[in-house]
Amino acid sequence: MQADMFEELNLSADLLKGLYVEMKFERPSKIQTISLPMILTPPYKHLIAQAHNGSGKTTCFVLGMLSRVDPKLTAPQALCICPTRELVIQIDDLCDLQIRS
Ligand SMILES: Nc1ncnc2c1ncn2[C@@H]1O[C@H](COP(=O)(O)OP(=O)(O)OP(=O)(O)O)[C@@H](O)[C@H]1O
Repeated sequence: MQADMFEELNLSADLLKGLYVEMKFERPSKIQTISLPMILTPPYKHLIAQAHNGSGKTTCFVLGMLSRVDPKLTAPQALCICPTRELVIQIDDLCDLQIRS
């Protein structure tokens, strides 16, 4: 299964708004087209994905995390483990942008 439009992914209205309004994305990149349906559709499985630098991988796992958390709960609900502080900051910035809406 592939998703050529973000609307095909059953994302919440807030996450879609984040993609279109805050991120200004128009459609999924190639790695997103292939991996997002696997990440977002039950039964959830472990996934290892590989693609070029800057191809949109971070958005894949950030959307996976954000789509599974309840924004009304204030307790930690997802854990993202990164090898460097710079990567943590980059991913945190993307999460901030994505949830701004
Ligand atoms: N669907 C999309 N449409 C337009 N721009 C996008 C899309 N997905 C990601 N981008 C943009 O492309 C750039 C690279 O995205 P991202 O950081 O997710 O890639 P990456 O594969 O994780 O990169 P790296 O390998 O360097 O960590 C960012 O500026 C991001 O906002």
